Amino acid sequence: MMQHGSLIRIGKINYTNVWPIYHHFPHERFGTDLEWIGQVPTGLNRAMLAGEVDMGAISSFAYGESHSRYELFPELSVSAKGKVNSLLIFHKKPLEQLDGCTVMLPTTSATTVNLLKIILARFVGVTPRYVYAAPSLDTMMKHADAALLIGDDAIRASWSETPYQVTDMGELWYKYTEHWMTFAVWAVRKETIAAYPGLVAAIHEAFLQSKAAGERDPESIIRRAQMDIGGTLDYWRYYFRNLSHDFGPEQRKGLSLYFRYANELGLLPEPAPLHMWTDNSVTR
Ligand SMILES: C=C(O[C@@H]1C=C(C(=O)O)C=C[C@H]1O)C(=O)O
Repeated sequence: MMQHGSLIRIGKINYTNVWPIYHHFPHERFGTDLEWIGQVPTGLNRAMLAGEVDMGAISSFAYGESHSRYELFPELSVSAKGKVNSLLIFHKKPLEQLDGCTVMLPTTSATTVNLLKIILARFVGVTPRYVYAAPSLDTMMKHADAALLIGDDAIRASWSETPYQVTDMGELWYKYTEHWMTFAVWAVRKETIAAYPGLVAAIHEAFLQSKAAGERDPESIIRRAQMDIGGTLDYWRYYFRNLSHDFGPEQRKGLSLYFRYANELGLLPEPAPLHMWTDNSVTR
């Protein structure tokens, strides 16, 4: 529910991968104007589409499905060039042998499940049977030859002893395309931009400052991740170092290629263009 007095509801993905952008957000600057809604990516994708959330991080695939409703904040994303460490497929046999096999997909993900479909169809050349399930590795693997996990579920599973082969989805995309991949974008509903142009610009600025503060002082985020999720400080240093939260020309090129492949495979109705938000708050 909208809190009394809040003007804009901002989605926050419930995974550590977004902390470097949210951790140092200057909440005090906005008083009661903002409300924060934490959910897994598919929850936020749905809430943004329904107008229950006004802006924030969503799966880049969800942007691709509904791009005409949104604009994208420049310089904010969850991206990687190669290994991500939190987008992992666990498999009982080599990916090349998954033709006709059951592959479990987590109900939390939109970008990475479609990335897996693209990679297996286009580059590996196999057609498995896909089944969606809650993100629990043991349960998923009872009924399948492979299971995909994302976010903190993937991180926790990667720390446990399993008999499976583990492949990183960011690394696979890089291997076949040599491009960046952007998993989450910062989208704003067009109605929100029209209604509160100045506040939207102030929030964009605040996110950029928060991200810059996180780059200057990554250790407070690293300590917090260790306290909340576990693992070692070195693990989290390595994890955050491999992620990029930029959304410049290189990341956009990689995402556009993903949208093109998704369209060619029939997963998206068109290769979604990237509508970038620019600050017109003075003239709007
Ligand atoms: C890097 C990650 O990127 C994510 C993957 C998403 C998806 O597959 O839809 C959405 C948002 C991000 O949380 C991760 O989950 O670890």
